[in-house]
Amino acid sequence: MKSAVIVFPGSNRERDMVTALHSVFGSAPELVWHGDSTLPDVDLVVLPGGFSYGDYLRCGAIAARSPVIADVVRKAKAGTRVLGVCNGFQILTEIGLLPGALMRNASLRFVCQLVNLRIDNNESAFTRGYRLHDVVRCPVAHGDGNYFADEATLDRLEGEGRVALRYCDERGELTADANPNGSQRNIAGILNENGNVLGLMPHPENFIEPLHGGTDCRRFFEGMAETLEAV
Ligand SMILES: NC(=O)CC[C@H](N)C(=O)O
Repeated sequence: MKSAVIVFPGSNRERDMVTALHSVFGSAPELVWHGDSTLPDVDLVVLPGGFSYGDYLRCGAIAARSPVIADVVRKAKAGTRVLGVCNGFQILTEIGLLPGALMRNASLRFVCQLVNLRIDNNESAFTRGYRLHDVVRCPVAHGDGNYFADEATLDRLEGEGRVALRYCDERGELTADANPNGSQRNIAGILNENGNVLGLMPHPENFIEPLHGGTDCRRFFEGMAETLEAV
């Protein structure tokens, strides 16, 4: 199973993602510089977290114009799995592969904490390691994670089962207190129409080893490995 992690100027979670993928998949992903015009032939492309281009203009706006993006779009449209974590999610919305936008956190503060996530779709390659409505602890670390889309888009995302993850309390309730950034409808991660592209603000790659404080997120990667090995 082959994977690639794209590195932009200002990415800072690519090593964590490489370590997570290597540890679960058993093979190291290829690191691809954003200036390359083509991606290698892989089953999974990851846009990692960080501060691409220093978050200037808008988070992810400049990275979305990188040379490698044309091939990311081509592969996503052809069905390759694409995962965007945090800044990667912001980049996916800027490209237009996912609808909506990530605005400044409602608190206007950077949040760095553990949150609870409820698995609201466990049929995608990314989430099939869980049962529906499992509650999973996961870290977040962002200044612009406040998911926004118009009401019609939100209704459509929900109607099509494309809200994969929501912020919740320990019991799975979608409370305002459990929402770290003000995201509409407690949305933490969404899928594209075909279910092969996932963007999420939390960082599952940082909660897979006991030394991370918990291993709740390992199942994300195990589920992906099962799906991709079956391809
Ligand atoms: N950890 C990250 O990827 C941060 C994303 C983005 N730079 C923000 O602060 O919102």
